[in-house]
Amino acid sequence: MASTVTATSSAFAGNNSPYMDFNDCGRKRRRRQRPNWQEFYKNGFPQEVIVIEDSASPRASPFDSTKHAASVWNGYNGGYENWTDVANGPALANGGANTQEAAATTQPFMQQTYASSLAAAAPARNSIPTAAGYRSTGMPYNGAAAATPSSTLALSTGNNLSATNAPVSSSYSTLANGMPLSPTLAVWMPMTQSMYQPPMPNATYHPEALCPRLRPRSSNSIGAALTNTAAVQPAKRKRASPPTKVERVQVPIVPDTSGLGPADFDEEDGHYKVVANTNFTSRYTILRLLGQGTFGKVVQCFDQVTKKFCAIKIIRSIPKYREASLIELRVLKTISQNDPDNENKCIQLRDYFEFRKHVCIVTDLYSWSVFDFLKSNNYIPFPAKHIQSFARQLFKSVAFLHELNLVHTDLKPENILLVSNACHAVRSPTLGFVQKILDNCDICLIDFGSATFNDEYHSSVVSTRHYRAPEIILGMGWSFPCDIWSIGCLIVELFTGQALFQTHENSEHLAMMERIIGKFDRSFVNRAARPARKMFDSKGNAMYPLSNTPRKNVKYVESLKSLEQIFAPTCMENVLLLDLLRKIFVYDPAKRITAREALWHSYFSYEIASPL
Ligand SMILES: Nc1ncnc2c1ncn2[C@@H]1O[C@H](COP(=O)(O)OP(=O)(O)OP(=O)(O)O)[C@@H](O)[C@H]1O
Repeated sequence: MASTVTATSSAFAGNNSPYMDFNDCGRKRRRRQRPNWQEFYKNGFPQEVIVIEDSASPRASPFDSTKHAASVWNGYNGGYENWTDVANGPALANGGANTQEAAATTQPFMQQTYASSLAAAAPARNSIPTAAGYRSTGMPYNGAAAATPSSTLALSTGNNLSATNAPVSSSYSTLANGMPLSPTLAVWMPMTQSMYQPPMPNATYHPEALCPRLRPRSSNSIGAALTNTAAVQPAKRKRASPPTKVERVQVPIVPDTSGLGPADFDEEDGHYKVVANTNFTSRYTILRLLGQGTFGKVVQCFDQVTKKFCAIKIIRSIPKYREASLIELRVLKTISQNDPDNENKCIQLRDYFEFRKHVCIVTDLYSWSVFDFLKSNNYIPFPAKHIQSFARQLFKSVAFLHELNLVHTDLKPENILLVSNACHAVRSPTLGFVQKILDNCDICLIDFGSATFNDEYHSSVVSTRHYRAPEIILGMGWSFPCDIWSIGCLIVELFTGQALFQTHENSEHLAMMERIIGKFDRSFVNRAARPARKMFDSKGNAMYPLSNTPRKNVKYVESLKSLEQIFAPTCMENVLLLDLLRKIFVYDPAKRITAREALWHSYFSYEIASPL
């Protein structure tokens, strides 16, 4: 296959966003030297995002990428209607085989007994990382314990056994109170000897007492909700029209009558020189710079026609960014055509034109990004209720995108904008310090500059490093599931305040995954591209450290906590979120949960009480 040099905005921005430079707010997550951006604009992309070989055709992808799009599309229609005009065609007719498949994946967890959740809510004896410790403080635990004679309590769907830390034993079939434990449950929970209590027949459990912040939506008990699959099934929706894809966008040129030349309004690197309070065409007035990315600058403007504020992304006047922006426009047009009322919270296209050789994309104006807010809050994690809200909205947006056959590829906190950054300060009752709490958790997904139609050309490397899925690192081809992995990384970041995989190097990244998620499956490693296989030893372990790995990096990797340690089962919301994350952080993309399946997960069927 022909060699090309391609770059993705996402991968570039992942190393260090120029926007952050612009705001003079370097990110904590970056442990390495900051790139020299002047150098970058002159010489091109950092090595990390240079793609040396084209990816295999997406159709040759080793997994059934249609599962994510097609099953969710069917779910979009309620999952009950005949629908043939989708990627999977006949498979979805007559009720939707994929929906059944999705339900089958979700079912085991839904069917778990409340007892197992109760047992899983026993406290972990592992040390808890600072941020997680912060979160778990104040979560009362009333001593429910599992009747397991061993040091491990096994709750697993078998979905991700390769990533777990201990073997399953069929002997763990009862829990406290003699309640049965399904052998096909969802999570692995560390369980120490001292947590063991003999079964107490006929005892009564009050689940709400376990975690007062978790209140069931209805008067049903949590246990009933857990076993009641209907509680989490999506409501039947009216039939939607099939998704339409915009094939071509013609960008109208707005003439420039000012008599100025490019030297007057362009910077050397092709970025537009932003000057506040100047006219930008006869319709818009530039008010201020909102952000700067690889593709261009985003400015806040006033629209003289609608008399509203808006955001305009002014693409750099360099051919490759111009080309890329045409794809972004196609994606944005496809989104607005299929969701004119913006129910799915993806940025809405309002206008587009070319002015002074810059493609300009006009969208609604939003507030800070989730990352900006996190940073302004000294990286204090978001409250559990807000994490749940962000996660739910994100999965909804991404399910919608996948139904449109689109992969976002660059999901990260910087690309999730808040509708409002209004907040109030609260003193944490347990830790004593003051933190900002958002008043409104509504968000909107932005930056479709790297979004890719699943049936079109795929760059080999996509996603910002920290949010990059293993199949991308291993050169196995990628599709919808890579977005799900990114959401997993994002959720953990909201929970701890720190990026999960703080690295800029492939083998280190894989070693981190092994520590946090679990060992790679040998058969999975065997499917990796040949050069990537060299990053593993004969036993299938990531080869790390390398001879030139700095000692401090090795120490950092060794200090990483497992998912189970991060999400200590001190309350029900942690138990449920951990279970969801275990289904997200599945190495094999074909077995990873889909966005629509995630929305059916029990984690989203509870109302978590107000923060703090
Ligand atoms: N509609 C909007 N309202 C408010 N701010 C916005 C809006 N769109 C973008 N921004 C700000 O501008 C920044 C850059 O936007 P965007 O991510 O679309 O540009 P990009 O060049 O594609 O960036 P990247 O290099 O990350 O791909 C965002 O991080 C955000 O802070």
